[in-house]
Amino acid sequence: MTQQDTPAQAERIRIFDTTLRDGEQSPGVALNHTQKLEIAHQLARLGVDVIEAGFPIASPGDLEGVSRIAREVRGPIIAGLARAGRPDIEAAAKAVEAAEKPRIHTFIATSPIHMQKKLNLEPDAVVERAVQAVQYARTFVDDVEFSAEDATRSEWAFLVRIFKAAVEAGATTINVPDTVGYTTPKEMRELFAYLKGELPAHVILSSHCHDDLGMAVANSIAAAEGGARQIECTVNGIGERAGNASLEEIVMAFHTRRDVYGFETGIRTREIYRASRMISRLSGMPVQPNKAIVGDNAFAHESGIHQDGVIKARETYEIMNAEMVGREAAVLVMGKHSGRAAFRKALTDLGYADMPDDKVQSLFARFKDMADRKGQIYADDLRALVDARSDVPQTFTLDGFQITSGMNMTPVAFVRLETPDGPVDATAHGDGPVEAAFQAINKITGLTPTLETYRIQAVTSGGDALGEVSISARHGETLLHGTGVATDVVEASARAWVRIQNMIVAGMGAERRQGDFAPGRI
Ligand SMILES: CC(=O)SCCNC(=O)CCNC(=O)[C@H](O)C(C)(C)COP(=O)(O)OP(=O)(O)OC[C@H]1O[C@@H](n2cnc3c(N)ncnc32)[C@H](O)[C@@H]1OP(=O)(O)O
Ligand SMILES: CC(C)C(=O)C(=O)O
Ligand SMILES: [Mg+2]
Repeated sequence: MTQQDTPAQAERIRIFDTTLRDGEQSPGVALNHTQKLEIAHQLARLGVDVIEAGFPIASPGDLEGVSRIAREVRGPIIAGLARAGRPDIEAAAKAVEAAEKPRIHTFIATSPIHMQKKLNLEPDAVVERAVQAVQYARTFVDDVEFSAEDATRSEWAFLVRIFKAAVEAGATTINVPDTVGYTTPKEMRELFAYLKGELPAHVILSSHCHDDLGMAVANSIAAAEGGARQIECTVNGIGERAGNASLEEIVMAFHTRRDVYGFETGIRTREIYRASRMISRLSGMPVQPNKAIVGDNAFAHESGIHQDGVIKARETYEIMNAEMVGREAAVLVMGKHSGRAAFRKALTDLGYADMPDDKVQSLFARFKDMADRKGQIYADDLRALVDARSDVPQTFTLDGFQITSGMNMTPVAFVRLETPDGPVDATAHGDGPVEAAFQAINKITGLTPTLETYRIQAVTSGGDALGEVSISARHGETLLHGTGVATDVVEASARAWVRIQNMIVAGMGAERRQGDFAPGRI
């Protein structure tokens, strides 16, 4: 299908977010009420249709967490999970009772292995339990969802039997979980098409996929192609074991390839990144850098050929705008794979727009050497590269220093600089030995630049390793960068600081500009 064939009327897919229930089942994750509420408000801003807020029978805390969300969050349906049994359903009903739009989601397993080994129930008894659970849930709310746990390892004919019974008992949404992440897209598409043909048209079919084989998103999309109109998923794909289908990937696949799928969701895509960051922070689960849509590298380019393309026209290597998912524009990351176009752009963004071509060429060769050694090159590294080329007049040179520091005492630095007027000494104290040395140097030069960034890294290995200190400092509107190398970190720092002072005296440095490079990366 081409862009011209894009269906004018897209079909609506409901997004059922289970970050607070299945997502919280991620090993090691436990969210308190306040955190759950904060996430639920963000999910409402994101525009999800349903928030599964928890499993109220699990603990009094979970019941209270779901209740608070039901009381305070408006917009989405608020669902509580319940096994097929009265106490669970009563707890769920109590938890969601204050919701504007309450839902009880009840489930029971239908695969032979789960029925025999886990529930120790005959299929007939499972159907009976499902029917009783749905009927009982309907005495509390009008909106009842029924799930057949481990549906994708269940017999299809049995699924039809139990789903029909659940619908007759009052279920309005029928969920088909791939509980153990076992199914495939083809199987899922066919299963949903089959169920759609067997169940009454008013029933909303739903998918719930896990990522054990890395196919949760593909399986969810295939379910929609087969007839699902609700997709259960989590932000960042967090969840039991390998996680659930990732909300942001499904939503952006439908959004970006509407020409192929013809589906739309109610998600406000610009809220995606904020939701992702919040959930990562509160759950303590970091997002892998190469994660689609929300990973650090999802909109970053390091290869020269790609960077050159992106500088000329972003669409050469980007199928979505970073802004569309609430992120800052794509970033160029400088490293050994970068080319001249990106290097020139990075220099321009750092304030060296007027550098002549021959200088850029010679710097580029040194940049490649540096990248081979260090991997990623940061803004400070590039500034150091530029500054190292400039012959900074040595107005001041470090002649010697002595530091007194220890536990429970204020560090004091004695520093001697060689100046145009001969050697000058000063003593100063500071919060740490490095700061004390900086203060002493400032006293001698009479200059007071403001420290912006300070990085230290070992440039050789072993007990006598050299430490390289990189410092960025601001003097008025000018940004300056200095490096110093020594086996002693205080000495390396003092050398870098003296270099910055010499640059100020010589009127060097660059004005900071706004560019395409990510802070901290470049
Ligand atoms: C696929 C899913 O994500 S399902 C949701 C999974 N989430 C959770 O389990 C998180 C919250 N769970 C909990 O806090 C606890 O497991 C509770 C409170 C639900 C139950 O705790 P306990 O009463 O101690 O039971 P326990 O967890 O040891 O065992 C589960 C029991 O529920 C039964 N059961 C499991 N699923 C269902 C169901 N859908 N309907 C009815 N009974 C069920 C099991 O057969 C087992 O019963 P048994 O004790 O008679 O053998
Ligand atoms: C409770 C159900 C929907 C579930 O999480 C699963 O089967 O994975
Ligand atoms: Mg699940």
